Amino acid sequence: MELLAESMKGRMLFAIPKKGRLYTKSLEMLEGADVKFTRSHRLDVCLVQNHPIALVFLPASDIPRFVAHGNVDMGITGQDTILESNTQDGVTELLKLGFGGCKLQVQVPEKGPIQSVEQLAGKRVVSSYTTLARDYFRELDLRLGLIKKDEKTGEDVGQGTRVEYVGGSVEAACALGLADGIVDLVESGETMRAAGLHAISTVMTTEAVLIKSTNVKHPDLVPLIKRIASRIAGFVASNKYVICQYNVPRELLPVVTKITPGRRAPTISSIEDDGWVAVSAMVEKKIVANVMDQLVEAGAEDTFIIALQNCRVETRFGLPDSPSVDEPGPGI
Ligand SMILES: Nc1ncnc2c1ncn2[C@@H]1O[C@H](COP(=O)(O)OP(=O)(O)OP(=O)(O)O)[C@@H](O)[C@H]1O
Ligand SMILES: O=P(O)(O)OC[C@H]1O[C@H](OP(=O)(O)OP(=O)(O)O)[C@H](O)[C@@H]1O
Repeated sequence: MELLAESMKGRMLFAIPKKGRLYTKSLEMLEGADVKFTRSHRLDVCLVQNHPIALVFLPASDIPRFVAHGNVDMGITGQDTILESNTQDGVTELLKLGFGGCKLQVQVPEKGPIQSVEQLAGKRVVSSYTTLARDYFRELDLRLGLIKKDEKTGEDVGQGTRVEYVGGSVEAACALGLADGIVDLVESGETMRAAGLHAISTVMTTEAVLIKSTNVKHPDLVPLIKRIASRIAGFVASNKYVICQYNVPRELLPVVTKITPGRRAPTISSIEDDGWVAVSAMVEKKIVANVMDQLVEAGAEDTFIIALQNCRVETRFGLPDSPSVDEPGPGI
């Protein structure tokens, strides 16, 4: 144990979900960022071979607390776990990672008497996300006048919604008579439908994010944190974007560059054909088929798509002048 603590000294600590839905994608991300390591069986800490980093494998829901207190410097987790653990102040969100997307939703039996959150207010709700569920229903209870804030004590008075914790299989709670409604995560909706439930409201949408501690204990680690974040941002962007390249008559440039504005601006190159130019621009993968249709209609020719192996884009480091990868910024 002492030997392990000694070998971790001076290294940047990076928390990775140890299992579950975020685990495999997190490992892919590390590979994309060329973070090399070998994880020994049952050991939750491992040293990175090509950077002064130690990976710490933790439950996704515990990661925000470790990061917020500065026990680890960086981490990957779901946005829901940050709000649920009330650690927003100690955690800086650097980057959305494009996986682990789902919704935290209020659900009730499809064929039951309760069909709106207003009808559910004041009754029994169970969830694994009691902080978020209590905040949601407190606001609703206040709005509906079920509870009031006592001016003198600052305490809530009245009978509000009772939100209780269950650790798993939340969807079974209504059928078992434990609750009138639940607050649970929904991804495909299969679990919800199989339990005869349907969603009547969304508390939040969430996805996996790269986070850093607002209280990084060793300022000399900041450049390494930035470098790793930049590499991961590059990997995320290279999965999200492709390069769209085409030839077009020069006079059509004002039209086609509106279709492919790029991240910063498209690259325009001259070609050995009078009056024609070649254009290349980064385009989001999910809209690229539409973009190609529009380009052809507008008069572009020889359109093709190039996959990105890797790239470097800006990340948000809590600095006012650094856009996130979701905002328009430098790039082609
Ligand atoms: N369908 C889903 N169900 C639950 N979590 C999901 C889903 N899709 C994405 N997520 C994300 O994954 C996180 C949960 O990760 P994980 O499965 O490791 O949770 P855990 O509660 O730590 O593990 P476990 O429930 O197995 O003990 C959620 O907080 C959420 O951000
Ligand atoms: O919309 P879906 O794609 O069906 O996914 C949502 C379900 O997945 C999670 O449960 P998990 O499988 O982690 O099991 P748990 O009940 O033990 O938390 C979540 O709590 C939902 O029940």
